[in-house]
Amino acid sequence: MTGGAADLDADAADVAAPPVVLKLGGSLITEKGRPETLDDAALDAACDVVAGALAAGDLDRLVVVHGGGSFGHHHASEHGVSTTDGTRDADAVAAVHGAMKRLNAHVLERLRERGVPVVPVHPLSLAARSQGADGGLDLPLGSVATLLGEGFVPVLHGDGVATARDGVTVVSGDELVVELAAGLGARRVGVCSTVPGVLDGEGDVIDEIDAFDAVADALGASDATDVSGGMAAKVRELLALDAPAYVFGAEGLAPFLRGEAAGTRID
Ligand SMILES: Nc1ncnc2c1ncn2[C@@H]1O[C@H](COP(=O)(O)OP(=O)(O)OP(=O)(O)O)[C@@H](O)[C@H]1O
Ligand SMILES: C=C(C)CCOP(=O)(O)O
Repeated sequence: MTGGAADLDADAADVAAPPVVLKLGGSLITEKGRPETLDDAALDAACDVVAGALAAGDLDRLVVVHGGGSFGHHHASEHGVSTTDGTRDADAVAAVHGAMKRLNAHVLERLRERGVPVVPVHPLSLAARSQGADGGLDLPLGSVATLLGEGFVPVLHGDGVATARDGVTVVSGDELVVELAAGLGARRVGVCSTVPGVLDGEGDVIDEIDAFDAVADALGASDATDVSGGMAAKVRELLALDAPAYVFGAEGLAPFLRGEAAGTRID
């Protein structure tokens, strides 16, 4: 018996080999411009690659996170909720969380039918911003670490999150990726989106980013409805990590899961 939640986090993370953390971007798996519409072909293709990599033994522990795409962002935007603007309207929370659970159910179903032992982990039920919207994210990791240790693939998603003094704000999949990677001591982190990597001013993929200022001018928000900051927020979050992170498009997913470089390396 250990002494509390912090001990459980540490113990569970210690017994597990370092996992790979993969985000499937909402831009990739949904049609971001059309409310609650999947990109069936892209989601199937990504699930094929994930299932193939696990079956081939390319990686043994994997945590999947997916973004909001046309499910979460659409509802969050309609209700004026973002990573910094909260709501105390339970209907708004239900709309955002409900949409994300519907998207999560699609992702789970498609991975499970390919033999991937996925289990959902819903951040709204687990996480908090106890210091307010401009504070950090508290994400207890005992459940994810224990699921990993038992051979499951936990699947988290961008969601609403309880926020001191602000009601409920949005937690992005990118923030979750960072917390998971740091807390679980991830081996590598992959963010799979619709772009082949982080692009420079000429539209070419930047091979490596090690400082935000060097690329700030090229980094924009998302080109679709997005309440969590698009590419600029993604790069900022990933730079804070110890583990190497890669941003890539669908074509980079298989190489990334094989342990190779893909897209832009953020270190
Ligand atoms: N310099 C840049 N390089 C690459 N993409 C950029 C850049 N600046 C802005 N973007 C935009 O960032 C988008 C990717 O971020 P976005 O948050 O939309 O992706 P996602 O993580 O797949 O989606 P979601 O947030 O729904 O999970 C690209 O589609 C592009 O429009
Ligand atoms: C809008 C919601 C609820 C999720 C945002 O997650 P993201 O798409 O990873 O930024």
